[in-house]
Amino acid sequence: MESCVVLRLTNTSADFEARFAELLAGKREASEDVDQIVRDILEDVRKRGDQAVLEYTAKFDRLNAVEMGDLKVSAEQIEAALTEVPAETLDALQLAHDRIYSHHKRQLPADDRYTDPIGVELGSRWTAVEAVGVYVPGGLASYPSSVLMNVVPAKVAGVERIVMVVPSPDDVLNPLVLAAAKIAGVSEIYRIGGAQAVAALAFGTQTIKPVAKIVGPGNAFVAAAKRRVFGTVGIDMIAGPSEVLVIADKYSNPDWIAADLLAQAEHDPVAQSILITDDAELADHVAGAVERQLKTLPREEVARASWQDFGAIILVDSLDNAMPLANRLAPEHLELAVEDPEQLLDKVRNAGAVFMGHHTPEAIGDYVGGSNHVLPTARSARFSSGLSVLEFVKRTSILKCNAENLRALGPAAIALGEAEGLSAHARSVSIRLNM
Ligand SMILES: NC(=O)c1ccc[n+]([C@@H]2O[C@H](COP(=O)([O-])OP(=O)(O)OC[C@H]3O[C@@H](n4cnc5c(N)ncnc54)[C@H](O)[C@@H]3O)[C@@H](O)[C@H]2O)c1
Ligand SMILES: N[C@H](CO)Cc1c[nH]c[nH+]1
Ligand SMILES: [Zn+2]
Repeated sequence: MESCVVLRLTNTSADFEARFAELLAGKREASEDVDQIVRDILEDVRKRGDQAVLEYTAKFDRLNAVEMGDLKVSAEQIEAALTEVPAETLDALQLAHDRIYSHHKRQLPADDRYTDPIGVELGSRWTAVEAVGVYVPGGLASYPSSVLMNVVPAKVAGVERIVMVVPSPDDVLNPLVLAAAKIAGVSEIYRIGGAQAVAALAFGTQTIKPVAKIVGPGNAFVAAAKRRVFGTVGIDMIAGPSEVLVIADKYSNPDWIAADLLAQAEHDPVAQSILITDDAELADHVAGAVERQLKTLPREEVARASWQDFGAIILVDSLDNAMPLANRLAPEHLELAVEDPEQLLDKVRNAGAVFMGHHTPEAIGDYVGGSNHVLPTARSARFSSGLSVLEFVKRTSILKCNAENLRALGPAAIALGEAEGLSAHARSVSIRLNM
C-alpha cells in the first residue's frame, strides 16, 4: 500500500461510529477565539466606522490607506484592470457569466394572485432586496468566479445597489476580480475584507452606506462575522471553508478522484475532502495519487495541511451504506463518481450541490457549469441551500376582502380575537360588521 497520511475508517470496524462522530464534529468552524476576535472587530467598526476599518485593513491585509476613499475602487481602476486581463481569460469569464445568468433566470419566482372559493383575493408579490453587500474572498487566493456567482443572481433579481468588498492583501488585487465585477454590473467596490468588511456593510461607516443583506463565502472570520450581524442585516447562509465528499465505485479513475479531492484541499488549510468507496484497491490508489499530485501543486502547503488534518478515506462494505453517511456529513459538494449516479441521487437528502457521474468534476461547477458555487458548509446543507435568485428577493403577501367576504369570515376572526384576550382585534372586525 502507498503511504497515506489521511484518516482511514472502515464502516464495519468496532470504533467506526465514535470516529465518524469525531469527523462530524470537525474542528474547522469558528473556534471561540475566532468568535471573540470577530465580536471585538464588529463592535469597534460599529463605534468608530472608517477609522477602525482602516486600522484592521492595515493590520490583517498589510495595506496602509490614508482614508477610505483610497480603498474605494474607481471607474478608472476598473477600466485599467480590463486592459490587463488576457482576451482568452475575459472570454472564459464572459462564458461563465452567460451560463450563470441563464441558469439563474429560471429561478425568478412569479407573482401570484387568485380568488378563493368564497371570493377572497390572495396573492404573493416578489420584490428585490434594495441594497446587497457581496463578500468576495481574497485572503489566500483570489476569486473572480465568486464575483459572478454572487452578483449575477442579484442582478437577475433586480437588486439596485450591489456593494462588493474584497480584501487586497499587500495592496495586490487580481485584475480579473475587477473585470468580473464590471461584467456582472457591481455598483461600488471597496478593497476591504474579513470581519471589518462585514461590519462596514452591516452597520455602515462614514463612507459606506449600510446594506440590507450580506451574501458570499469567506474564511472562518467572515463566516463568524456574518453569523453575528444576522438580524441587523439578512445573510444568505454560512458559506465557509470548502468541502467535498466523493462517493466512488470501482470504475472510478483514482487520479481523477485524487485531483477532485485536492481541488477543495487547495482552497484552505481547513478545507475538507473525503472519499467514500466500497473498493479497497481504489482507496489505496487514490491515497497514493493524492500524495503524488500534492507535490505538483503550487499551493502544496495549503492542500497538504487540509488533507492531513481534515481529509478522510472511508471504506464501506457496500455503496448502499455510503449515502446515509453522506447525508450525515451534509457536504457542500457531493460527487457521485459512480456508474449509475441517478440511482444514488434519489437517496441524497443533505448536500449543497451534487455532481453526477465520472465526467462532472466539482471544478466545472466552480466556474462554468451555470449553477452557483456559493454553497452551505459545515453541515448547514441540512437546513440551507446554495445561493440563488431567491436570496435576493422577498415575498409580500396580499389579501383583499369585500364586505361580503368580511361577513363570511368576520365572526370566526372575532371569536379567535376574544379567545386570545385581544379585544381590539375583535373590535376592528366587528366594527365593520356593525356587531
Ligand atoms: N463555501 C463557498 O461557497 C466558498 C466559495 C469560495 C471560497 N470559499 C472559501 O472562502 C475562504 C476564503 O478564505 P481566505 O482566507 O482566502 O479569504 P477571506 O477573504 O475569506 O479572508 C481574508 C480576511 O480574513 C481576515 N483575517 C485573516 N486572518 C485573521 C486574523 N488572524 N484575525 C482577524 N481577521 C483575520 C482578514 O481581514 C482578511 O482580509 C476559503 O476558506 C475558501 O474555501 C468558500
Ligand atoms: N469551490 C469553491 C466553493 O467551495 C468555489 C471556488 C471558487 N473558485 C474556485 N472554487
Ligand atoms: Zn473550488
